Amino acid sequence: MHQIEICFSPDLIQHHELEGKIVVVVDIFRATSTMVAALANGVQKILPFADLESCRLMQDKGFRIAGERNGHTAPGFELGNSPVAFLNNAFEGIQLAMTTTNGTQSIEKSKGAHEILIGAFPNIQATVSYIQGQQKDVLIHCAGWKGRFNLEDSLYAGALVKSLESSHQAEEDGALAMRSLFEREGHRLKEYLSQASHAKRLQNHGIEKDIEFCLTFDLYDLVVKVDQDGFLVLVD
Ligand SMILES: O=C(O)[C@H](CS(=O)(=O)O)OP(=O)(O)O
Repeated sequence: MHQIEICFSPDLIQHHELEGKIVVVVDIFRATSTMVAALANGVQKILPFADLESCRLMQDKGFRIAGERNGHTAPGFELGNSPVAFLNNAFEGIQLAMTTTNGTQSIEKSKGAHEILIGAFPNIQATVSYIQGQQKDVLIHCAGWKGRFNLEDSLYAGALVKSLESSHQAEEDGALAMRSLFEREGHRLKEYLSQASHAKRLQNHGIEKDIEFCLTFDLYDLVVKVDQDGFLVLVD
């Protein structure tokens, strides 16, 4: 049986082995939910950046640019970090360069893995099915919030551990704890996560529709991965 473990923050990633594993990067509020929404709605590919400046420069290369810091669209950027902005194929066919407070940093820190997937509740079952076809150990890399643990990424990790229990064994305490938490609270995810600090921060920004989207299961039957050139694309 393969192994599954959780890294609760990009600041802890050095304690985990990446080589040979599928790493699932998750930033429920909101980066990875936005990436899945964008690609599901016709965005061709997304190039993630850890810093604002490198991302901004991509505008001259024909990319549309999305930049977010502390929940707000960064100055000079066309788009922020809202999944609902991409619905109804609003940006179909574009190439997007994107940088966010936590999510794109976690993608950067996942380099060295066998494969990097982008996890979100709206495509969780498709991601589970894809992983079960791969015969690899799995590391779930939670983006957290500015280096800290957060509930929403960790609960997604618990959901993945639970869904993969027939193929992947969880031995570490973190994975066992999050599986138990998901078993207890997964049926009332929206209610439970309304107390999460990040949800409260986003509510103050008036983006309840984003939260609703980010906590909806299985809207899309597709998988998002990082390709060999560093682009986020749909798995064929
Ligand atoms: O845009 C978001 O929801 C967050 C902003 S913050 O971390 O709450 O300041 O960024 P993300 O990279 O999606 O966690």
